Amino acid sequence: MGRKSAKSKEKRQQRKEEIARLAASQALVNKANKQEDPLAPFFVFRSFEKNGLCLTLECKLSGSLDSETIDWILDLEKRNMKALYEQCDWGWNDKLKKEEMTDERAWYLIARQPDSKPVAFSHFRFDMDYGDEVLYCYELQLEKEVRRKGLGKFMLQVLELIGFTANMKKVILTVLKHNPGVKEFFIALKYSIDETSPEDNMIEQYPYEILSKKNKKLVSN
Ligand SMILES: CC(=O)SCCNC(=O)CCNC(=O)[C@H](O)C(C)(C)COP(=O)(O)OP(=O)(O)OC[C@H]1O[C@@H](n2cnc3c(N)ncnc32)[C@H](O)[C@@H]1OP(=O)(O)O
Repeated sequence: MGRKSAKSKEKRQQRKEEIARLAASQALVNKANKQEDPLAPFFVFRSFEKNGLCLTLECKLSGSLDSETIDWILDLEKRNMKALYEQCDWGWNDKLKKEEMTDERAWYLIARQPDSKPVAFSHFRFDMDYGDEVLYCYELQLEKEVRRKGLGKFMLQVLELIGFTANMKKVILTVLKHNPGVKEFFIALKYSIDETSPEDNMIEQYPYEILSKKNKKLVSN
């Protein structure tokens, strides 16, 4: 009897601690989402001048983007990803994709030319993922003519800066296994398979993998 009640006391205490941990994580996510402009403190990261590109970066919530920019984002996403989605059981659905990408929690990092024409974007969110506070990079999409010039690497590093400054535990993302060169890109940038990535087995094979990079400041947590 005595032992049993000591055990249940310990369990109650553990539950209490887990609830407190989740509340603290959620508070960090809420705080990150309340920012006006997560890129504001990083003035030098607002421009990218390299390999013939001269671009300005901005960071905004989906609700602050004009309709022309939203249309371009949806169009680039479709041009880059539709065929790949259709090659696996994800399929492509215009309406659902638009809903996801215009969700009020969707943040955008956008790179524009001096004439204001957008050439690259990342859709990301500060969110809870399996109980952890994360910066989830939903998309990193570049126009063909600006690829392999270091812009993707730069934008991902900006996302890391934004995420880790907001004390997110990791930057995490999903890649389709049949998207050529993309896993190589993330591996080159020191991403690795996340512990939540599903493993293929006899019954189920997954067309995607989850990759992540941990916040070094918090690795011991
Ligand atoms: C979470 C997601 O969004 S997954 C979907 C990713 N997006 C897409 O598939 C859309 C189409 N592709 C793109 O938009 C871009 O090609 C990206 C985002 C994948 C990469 O951005 P880029 O600017 O082209 O890459 P960047 O020039 O920064 O490359 C950095 C390094 O990554 C590696 N790398 C990049 N692309 C490739 C590739 N296709 N094959 C092999 N390695 C690559 C290289 O090591 C490269 O360094 P190097 O050029 O000095 O050799």
